[in-house]
Amino acid sequence: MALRTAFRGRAALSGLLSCSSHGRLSLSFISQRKNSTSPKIKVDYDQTTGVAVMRMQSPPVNSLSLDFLTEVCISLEKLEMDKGCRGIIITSNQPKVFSAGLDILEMYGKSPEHCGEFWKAVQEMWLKLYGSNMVTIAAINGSSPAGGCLMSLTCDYRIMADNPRYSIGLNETQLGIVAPFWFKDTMVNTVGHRNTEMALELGLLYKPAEALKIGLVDQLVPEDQVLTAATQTMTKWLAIPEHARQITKSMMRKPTIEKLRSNREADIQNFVNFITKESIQKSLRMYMEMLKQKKA
Ligand SMILES: CCC/C=C/C(=O)SCCNC(=O)CCNC(=O)[C@H](O)C(C)(C)COP(=O)([O-])OP(=O)([O-])OC[C@H]1O[C@@H](n2cnc3c(N)ncnc32)[C@H](O)[C@@H]1OP(=O)([O-])[O-]
Repeated sequence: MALRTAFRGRAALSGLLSCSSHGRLSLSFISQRKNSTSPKIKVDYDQTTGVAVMRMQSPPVNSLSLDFLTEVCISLEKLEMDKGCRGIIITSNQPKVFSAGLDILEMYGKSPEHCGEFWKAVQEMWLKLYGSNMVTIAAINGSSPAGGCLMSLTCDYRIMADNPRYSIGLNETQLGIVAPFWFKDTMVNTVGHRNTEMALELGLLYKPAEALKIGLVDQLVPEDQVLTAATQTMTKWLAIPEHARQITKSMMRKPTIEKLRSNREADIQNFVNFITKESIQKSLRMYMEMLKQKKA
């Protein structure tokens, strides 16, 4: 049902934007976003090892659209229901990009209702991933800004391709928007308060070596070895007594998860009020134009 709604929303995209009061966004930008119905997530599950590799394959940059998020959640639910599945490796099938973060077109020129539905799906993905009992490893084989970084931060371990052309971080302030408290909390839990304060205020994107230095990623490997290294790490994590590891993970993450769970509606309302402001819409438009110019 949610998936159908997402596809309907996508089909209506160009109409919505052309009617928008914010709408100086060029039609060429919109026309290049195809309404693809091909799967955005490919899951390869090996029953003998109990490990699933979840490959993001939503061209061009694996941006987290409503339909993408819905597919992620459905895939996770299916894997969670399979008692034999013990670990998930998340990686990208797109060249050079792990994920470009939240799909900006889901937040630009959209109705408050749509923004609310979108934000609920972002929350849902985070709750499922951060709260998963399984061992989760991010095999980061490309750039991973904002929501892409968040997705990797939900994992137990992050391995990144040692390629200085790639970067990772929560760069929301660079777009004129603010990372919500649970993005911030996830980052604090990983790199500590001071690193998070600097990273978030300045919207820093880190090269792999810098990311390793502050603990934003756990390991760097040559680009062609990211998945192999993730598989090797998974074997080590799965050798730990499962029950003890799961309880420990839950103990570490529960307070952060509960904070969002008990404030979900207020958080959605905050997001909708914020993102639909004229000034924020203007920032998003300018950022998208900047992305376009960078490409030209
Ligand atoms: C409170 C809210 C919290 C928010 C959290 C977020 O995650 S906010 C998100 C913050 N995210 C960011 O700040 C990341 C912004 N993106 C980037 O920095 C780069 O795209 C890249 C480094 C990921 C890949 O570089 P690259 O040279 O390989 O690729 P390229 O740059 O040539 O892009 C190819 C096409 O994809 C398009 N597009 C790209 N991203 C998005 C997006 N998020 N959405 C939609 N579309 C996006 C881009 O316009 C272009 O479209 P065209 O012209 O083909 O129609």
